[in-house]
Amino acid sequence: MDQSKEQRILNFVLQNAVRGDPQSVVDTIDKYCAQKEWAMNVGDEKGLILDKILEEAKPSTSLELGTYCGYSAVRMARLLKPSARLLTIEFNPEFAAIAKQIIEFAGVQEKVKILEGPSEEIIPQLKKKHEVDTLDFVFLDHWKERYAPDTILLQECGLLRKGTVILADNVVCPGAPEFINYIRNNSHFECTNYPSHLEYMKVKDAMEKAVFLG
Ligand SMILES: O=c1[nH]cnc2c(O)c(F)c(-c3ccc(F)cc3)c(-c3ccc(F)cc3)c12
Ligand SMILES: [Mg+2]
Repeated sequence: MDQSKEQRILNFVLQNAVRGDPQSVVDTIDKYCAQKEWAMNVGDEKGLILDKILEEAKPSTSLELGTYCGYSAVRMARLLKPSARLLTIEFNPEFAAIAKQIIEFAGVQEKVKILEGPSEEIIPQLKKKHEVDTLDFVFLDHWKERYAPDTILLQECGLLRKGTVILADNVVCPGAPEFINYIRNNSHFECTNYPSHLEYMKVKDAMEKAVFLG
């Protein structure tokens, strides 16, 4: 059976990155996706925005929606303090299996836990099943139609606290209009837009930061 693009990305990492070196894994995926096959990793340009906002937040407990191959999970984990944890939710089992191997190859598996399944089912389990109190940082990078409902669900589940930072990818391309309308018209969020470009392309994109005010 033909290999999937995600399996080709994994193989390229296994053959070209340095085991235990998260930066080399990030750089190797960017090299493959810039030169060989486009893939929906947040990429290096938007990745630098993610890095800066994550470093400012210094989160102990982070949640990512949309693991894909694990690029942003590795990118974030490389900046987290040793005791910090990242939970990442992936709906697609094939993607989750690839991400697990990339996260382990990068050596950040102690900080990262992949939760397989639909975000709307897993988010309500975070407190009791995954011992989460509240979230310090949330990275939205899954289905754009889920950004707004999952942000509301996080609030309903008592997972946001005063100062929780939510960062959303792709708010221009492909766009998340319902999410943008929701958070920009909601007095409980303080929003900032970060213009950028679609990963590995010259197409305009942006990220949106929404700080929960409690
Ligand atoms: O779905 C996504 N999740 C997370 N990040 C994404 C991302 O960073 C992207 F750049 C795209 C994208 C944007 C433009 C394009 F032309 C193709 C794909 C998608 C996406 C959008 C619609 C789909 F039908 C499939 C994939 C995603
Ligand atoms: Mg994205």
